[in-house]
Amino acid sequence: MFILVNLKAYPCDPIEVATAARDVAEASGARIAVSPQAADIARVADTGVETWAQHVSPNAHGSHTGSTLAEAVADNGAEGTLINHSENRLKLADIDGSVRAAERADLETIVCANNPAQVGAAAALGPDAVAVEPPELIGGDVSVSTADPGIVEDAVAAADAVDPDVDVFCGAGVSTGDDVAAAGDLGASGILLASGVAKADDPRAALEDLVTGL
Ligand SMILES: O=C[C@H](O)COP(=O)(O)O
Repeated sequence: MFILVNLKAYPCDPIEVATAARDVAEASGARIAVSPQAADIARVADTGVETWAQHVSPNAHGSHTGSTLAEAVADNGAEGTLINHSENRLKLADIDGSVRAAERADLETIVCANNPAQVGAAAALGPDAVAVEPPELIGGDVSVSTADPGIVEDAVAAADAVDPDVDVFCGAGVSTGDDVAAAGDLGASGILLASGVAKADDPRAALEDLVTGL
């Protein structure tokens, strides 16, 4: 299981979380990555933690003011990127373009989706993984693996029907090792989470609890 911690735009210290994630990953052998604000990618990557972007634009170099260039995040230490997060939805053509841009920059990709139907469509674009996140559960206290286990199982089946090589992650409300274990039992290959770590009083303790479910 891969645990990807999305810091969104929360007012946490990205270096505190990154350092804790690096240490917990090293101690446990778990794969843990941190996805900070684009402006923080270089200094988060400098901690040694696996670092992901929260988004990349579909365009390449050129006259694209305000874009988040895949090549730029890769040059600053990102190893992968989220695409089409529920809080940053894209048009279908732009999801495809962002996946292609990430591939050009050798970034791993996770395309987010609301439901199993979208998971199937996202898998058809050939990312490394898709992540199913029911929007109504994002930021809540109840894990998707408890509140809606069927959506995870259906997402795994939907992706497998399109492309068995595409991994399926789940996210929304995940905050404990038990949540992680339940997601794994439902067939998920990874977890996408945010508030359980970024808003925790003790992010290191939260991460240490999460890896008990691996
Ligand atoms: O990117 C992370 C997901 O939106 C889940 O967020 P959450 O863990 O705060 O529910």
